[in-house]
Amino acid sequence: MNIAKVIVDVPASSINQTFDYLVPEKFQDILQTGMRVIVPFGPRKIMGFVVGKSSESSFDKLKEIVDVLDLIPALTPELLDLGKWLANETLSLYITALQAMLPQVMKAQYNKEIVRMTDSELSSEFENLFAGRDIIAYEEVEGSAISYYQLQKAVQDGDISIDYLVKSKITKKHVTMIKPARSPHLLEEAIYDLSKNAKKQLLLLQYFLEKPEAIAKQQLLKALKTTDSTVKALIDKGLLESFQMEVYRNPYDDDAFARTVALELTEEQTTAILPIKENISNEKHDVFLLHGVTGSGKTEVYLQSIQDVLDKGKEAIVLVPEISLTPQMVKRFKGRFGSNVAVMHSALSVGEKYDEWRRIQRKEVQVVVGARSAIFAPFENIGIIIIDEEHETSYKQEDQPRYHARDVAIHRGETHQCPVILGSATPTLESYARAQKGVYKLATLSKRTNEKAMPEVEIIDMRDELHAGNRTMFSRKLKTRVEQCIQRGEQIVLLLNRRGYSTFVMCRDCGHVKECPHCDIALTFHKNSSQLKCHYCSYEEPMPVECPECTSDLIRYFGTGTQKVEEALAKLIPEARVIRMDVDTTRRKGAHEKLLTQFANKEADILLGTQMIAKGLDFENVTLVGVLTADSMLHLPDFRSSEKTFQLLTQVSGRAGRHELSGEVIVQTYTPDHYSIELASNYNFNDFYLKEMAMRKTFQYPPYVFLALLTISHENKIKAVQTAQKIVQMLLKNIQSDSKVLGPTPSPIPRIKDRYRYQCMIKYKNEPDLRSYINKIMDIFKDEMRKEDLQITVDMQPYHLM
Ligand SMILES: Nc1ncnc2c1ncn2[C@@H]1O[C@H](COP(=O)(O)OP(=O)(O)OP(=O)(O)O)[C@@H](O)[C@H]1O
Ligand SMILES: [Zn+2]
Ligand SMILES: [Zn+2]
Repeated sequence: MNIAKVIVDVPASSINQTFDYLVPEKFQDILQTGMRVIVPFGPRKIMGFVVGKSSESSFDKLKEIVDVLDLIPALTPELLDLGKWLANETLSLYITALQAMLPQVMKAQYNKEIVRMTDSELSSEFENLFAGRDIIAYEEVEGSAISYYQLQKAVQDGDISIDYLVKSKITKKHVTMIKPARSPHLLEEAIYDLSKNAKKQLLLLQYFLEKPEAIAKQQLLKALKTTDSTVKALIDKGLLESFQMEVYRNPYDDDAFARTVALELTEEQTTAILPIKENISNEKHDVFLLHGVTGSGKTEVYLQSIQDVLDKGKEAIVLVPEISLTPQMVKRFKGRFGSNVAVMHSALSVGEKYDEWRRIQRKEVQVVVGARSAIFAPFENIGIIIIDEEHETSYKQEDQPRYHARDVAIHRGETHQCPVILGSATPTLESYARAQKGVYKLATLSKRTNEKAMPEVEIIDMRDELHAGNRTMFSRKLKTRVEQCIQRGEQIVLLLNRRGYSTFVMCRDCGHVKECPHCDIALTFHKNSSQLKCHYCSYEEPMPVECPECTSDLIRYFGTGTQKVEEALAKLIPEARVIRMDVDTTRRKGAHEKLLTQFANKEADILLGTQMIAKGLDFENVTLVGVLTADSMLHLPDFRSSEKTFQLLTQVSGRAGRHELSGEVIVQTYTPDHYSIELASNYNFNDFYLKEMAMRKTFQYPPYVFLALLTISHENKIKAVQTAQKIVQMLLKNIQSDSKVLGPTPSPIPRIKDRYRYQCMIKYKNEPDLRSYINKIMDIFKDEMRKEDLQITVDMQPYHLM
């Protein structure tokens, strides 16, 4: 078995195959399938994954593997298979699918390094540069005293070499540890020999006499209020020694979580959990849809199911949406399972993520709680997979591989023969329809655990406000209620229902709207910096003083972004203390959590924000929820807009009155009769489901059909249109008679980063060969994609139609 089959890291569609490499003698014993290797590829050295081994190859003159990056395989055999399935499902490259399963740091990085080739003394500039090291990053030369010529000469003289290295960006964190180097009686002897002035040294030695275990130096210095030099003196005397220890960066202090125990389940919970427990004990795979109103105790059902899985010695994966992965959420899992839980969250640093991943890989934890990509956790003995808030669109990845975590979960659930639980107060139509057909097993929690009623929802028709002369964005009712709430010392959540919405700039004289010169989208006004920015390509320019079209100075920013609401609120209810939560205020790491903590500590009366405040938050003092513009999402060009509106209104209403105090919800809208608003206000999921299903049937949208979205983009508009037309023609020749191809039409954002974008949509019921037609089409345009920078992207079951 001295031939390795390697998938190389070359993201070109022509290279979706394995290459054979010779395994050199020295690696033959250690090399296993699933390891990352460095291989020569053309003139370069690149990273690849070993996906198989063999004793023969149909090629001769094989090149050798240069290096092996892992000592234990980065990917298990199951994940290698999963990658193949994923690549096929999403029409992406195998290498892309494999890379998607690993933490960021393990993706290859191509670096130039300077390597010292000799032991003899180099010129002082070089000695300074190396400073005792043998290999340094190429970048260190920049800014040093060494010129390019000197560098070149040193290479020619053979003193150094410059290597193009594939380096995996792995950064392990080490701490310096201190421990006694002698036995206790020798330490005691040393104490007698100490000079009287060496009080600190005495303290240190006494410490180690009592506690001979190694301790982190920083901790030691702090505990004994001493300095580095004291420790060093004892090391020099050979009494103590220091060594490096690798530590995991654990962003959570596990001891800080008070342990919780299983609650006695309510009747509904007991009924819901029973078939799940049966699945677990019989090692059977079913998909359960846990439809439970907000506050009905879904999480307790998850926790107790997981406990069963752990008792069987198996592992659990729990997915929660990125924005719900708050300290509150982490606490619930760490509180029950302690340090047995790894957390995979995008707000962690690259190193922290890597450490959490390794804790999973080394089986040091049995539970992972994480956002979308945690579905690839390298567990090998999975006993349950849970997807909380299964309706969340963030479970769909928007770059290659464009997968939905739910599909991956079900696939892994089949492989491991374990239950998959999809939980939500507002399941997607797709999932609910499957549950109705019996494909998924439905479990329902219809009541809050504390038997509190869902808060009363009042709909305010904003047209009436206008007629009554109220031109503000707050109805009179909402204003009064907010004021009363503040007077009672209770808190308020205000939702501005607008995804990606922000302030744009318009001329009041001629109506000119300032757009990005590279994308067909309005620029966003950022008040703090007084800049206009494009959220698609990061173009920016200063806010103009006059209109570029008509030179009027009446150019102003418009719209009700959160900043504007905040300003309006300050005028209307000056006593209100407001925390604003939107993309701008939460961009910095940890900002999101900090704002929530401030709100929980009652440092503000009002939490004002976008979508991100609607999910999973549980503040006992919140008694009023206001939705400022319930219908703004209804007008987006998206067949799911009613569904998303219904989900959002239901979720946000669930934030009020969860505890002792009862809650109230005020929903402001210009379309009070719209069924998604009306039915959400009655918490009537069932009627909403029926009504929306009827709409989907009439207009032929999922779950009645499947979708595939092809987006074609090019710098030249004509080229983009023509290619799109050709593709539509080809598709029409191949599809079944009951399938449809719509388009080509310009994408909802017709130009991004100077590229024109056209799309076509395939609606189909049954197209077993669709993936292979699309692959064939991609193959036809392969050369144009490579040479002329034509881009064709495919999104199977798209969520984001832009
Ligand atoms: N069996 C039980 N007995 C008493 N309290 C319970 C029980 N189960 C859950 N709870 C409590 O009820 C509250 C709501 O439960 P939980 O947050 O799990 O609901 P949820 O359905 O996940 O809500 P949401 O969808 O809003 O996140 C929590 O405070 C939880 O501790
Ligand atoms: Zn103008
Ligand atoms: Zn732009």
